[in-house]
Amino acid sequence: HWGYGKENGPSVWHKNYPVAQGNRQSPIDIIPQQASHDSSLGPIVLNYDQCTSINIANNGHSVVVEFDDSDDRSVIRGGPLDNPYRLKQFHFHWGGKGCHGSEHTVAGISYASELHLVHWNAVKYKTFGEAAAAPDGLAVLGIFLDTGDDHRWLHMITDVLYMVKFKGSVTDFKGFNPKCLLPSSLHYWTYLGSLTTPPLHESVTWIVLKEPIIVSEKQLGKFRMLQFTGEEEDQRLRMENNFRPPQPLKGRKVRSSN
Ligand SMILES: NS(=O)(=O)c1ccc(O)c(NC(=O)NCCc2ccccn2)c1
Ligand SMILES: [Zn+2]
Repeated sequence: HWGYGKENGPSVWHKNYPVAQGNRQSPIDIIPQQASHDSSLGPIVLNYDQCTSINIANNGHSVVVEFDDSDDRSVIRGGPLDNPYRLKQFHFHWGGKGCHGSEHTVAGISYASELHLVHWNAVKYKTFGEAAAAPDGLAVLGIFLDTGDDHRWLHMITDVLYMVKFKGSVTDFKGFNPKCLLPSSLHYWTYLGSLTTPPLHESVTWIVLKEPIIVSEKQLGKFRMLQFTGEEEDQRLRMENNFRPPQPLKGRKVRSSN
């Protein structure tokens, strides 16, 4: 099964998922000076006030908070998007002790971690799975995490990580609004890309915020106590460095909001 190790990591994913060598793979290295300012790009709008978080789970690749996406109660719209896209889940990618773990990089610089808020086009597609395989099916909002002081709200997540230490564990996680994880500015870069994990479907309109949020080393360290492996497995693999490195741009244009 795919993972982030030597034998099953990003460098061999193409064997089972040939699209890994496709023309719109993610993540990428974003070079700000080469991004084109597009005045037709409006602001992104996040309507999360009626969002309904359900649970938090360890899926063996990351820690994921799932939302009720049975209606349009929490959506992202505007910016490069032609429709509202429904919030389905968010999850993180991070590094090991002291080394960085973001997926997108900015002029070659990686951040400590990256948060992905995953949305799907329920106007055009009936299910997430169907949308995840369509070229305009998903919109993922990427937010960089940099280290510094404690993030005043991230503790709501890091305080429960011990309950989902092992792959396959899940616990209730109600009443969490991810709006508290946004930076002050919603200025962004946007480009057409893919899922950054298998099946690597080329179905994502990426919206990457320019401003990182600040979290503490201590808070990040709690992500690293998670395990890739299940409780019953005798191998204990610490969940860290669960990021795919930047992929070839293949002539794609990165646009910048103002
Ligand atoms: N890292 S990412 O690009 O934001 C991202 C977003 C949503 C996702 O579903 C995934 N990948 C993921 O969940 N892969 C395993 C399950 C899956 C997802 C989609 C279609 C079929 N199977 C990655
Ligand atoms: Zn992700």
